[in-house]
Amino acid sequence: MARSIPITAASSATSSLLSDFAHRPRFRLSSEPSRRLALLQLGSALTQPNLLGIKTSKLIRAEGTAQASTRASGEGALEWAKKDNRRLLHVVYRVGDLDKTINFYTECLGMKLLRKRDIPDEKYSNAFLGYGPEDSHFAVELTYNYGVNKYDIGTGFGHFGIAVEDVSKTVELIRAKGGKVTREPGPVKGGSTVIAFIEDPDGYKFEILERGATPEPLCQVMLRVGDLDRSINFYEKAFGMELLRKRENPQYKYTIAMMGYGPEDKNAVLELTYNYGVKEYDKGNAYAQIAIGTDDVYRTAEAVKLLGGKITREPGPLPGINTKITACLDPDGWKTVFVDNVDFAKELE
Ligand SMILES: C[C@@H](O)C(=O)SC[C@H](NC(=O)CC[C@H](N)C(=O)O)C(=O)NCC(=O)O
Repeated sequence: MARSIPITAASSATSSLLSDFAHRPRFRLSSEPSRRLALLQLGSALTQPNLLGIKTSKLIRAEGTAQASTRASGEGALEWAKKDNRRLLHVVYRVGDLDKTINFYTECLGMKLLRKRDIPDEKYSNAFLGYGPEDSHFAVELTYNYGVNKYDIGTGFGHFGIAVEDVSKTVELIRAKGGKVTREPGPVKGGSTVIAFIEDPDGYKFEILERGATPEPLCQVMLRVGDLDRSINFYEKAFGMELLRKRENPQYKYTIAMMGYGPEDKNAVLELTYNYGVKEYDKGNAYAQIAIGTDDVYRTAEAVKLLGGKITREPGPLPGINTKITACLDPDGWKTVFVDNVDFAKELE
């Protein structure tokens, strides 16, 4: 059984520049995720036997028919993936000391501790942090596995992106609080955006990027891939994402592609990086996956299979939490978990 842990004083963000974002009046995301979620809960109630008092056997038969028709129509499944209610929910990774990381993210990065849970049966705990409520904002989900205090980050994981209005001031603040700065503020090589890099206690890199005010400061997850067009095709077709931007940087021998479900200035995105000639990376064992919300994990799994994606976890409820999920791998072996939107909303209650 999962146990929620009450959030204590450790969650109070300092008055840093970053925590200002968390305390500002909340921007409405263009796609209105909270309204979308409410509507979708209504729609998905039809698949929740206990909500409408419909006999489970009838629902199982209906679901079976729906799955059969999805199988019969591959194109339908792909169309559906594009129309599904999707949003990047959180990025999951492992840390060696949960409290140390929570302190760093709240004190240095100005995040809020949103929730914690302990799953003793499975011997792990989670902490969720970010810049706004999880029903409308992207978050980090830290995983602590009992007794494991060190992980290998590998070479494939790149960084998480945090957008701020003043990179220099933010970096000074992080430094003053003992944060490790690995790249000083200045224009990105081959471009004009002011960036800096810092490292968290486990060595995960955060790129601090200069942007105007944004509703989603936690704005990027950067992963390196071996064939950019193959990846773009996969995330567009199997995941229904949009290619938001592609940028070549021949001088520094790389190309990036921003993929996601909405504009980059308002939503977290997946930044795929292709370094010329590099086909493979070591994934280590620290970074885990991105979680994406969906109205139907069963149809999601069907669509991914039709596109040649590898399902690593057949759709169904997660032990100890009961949230329905399905997991799959992209062409480079990066994992994504799709999470049932209604179950996820219940987790937040
Ligand atoms: C604004 C947006 O375009 C960026 O910040 S890109 C950041 C840039 N990325 C890369 O260099 C990717 C290729 C690299 N070889 C890798 O695999 O990480 C970056 O990190 N620049 C560093 C700098 O000092 O400017």
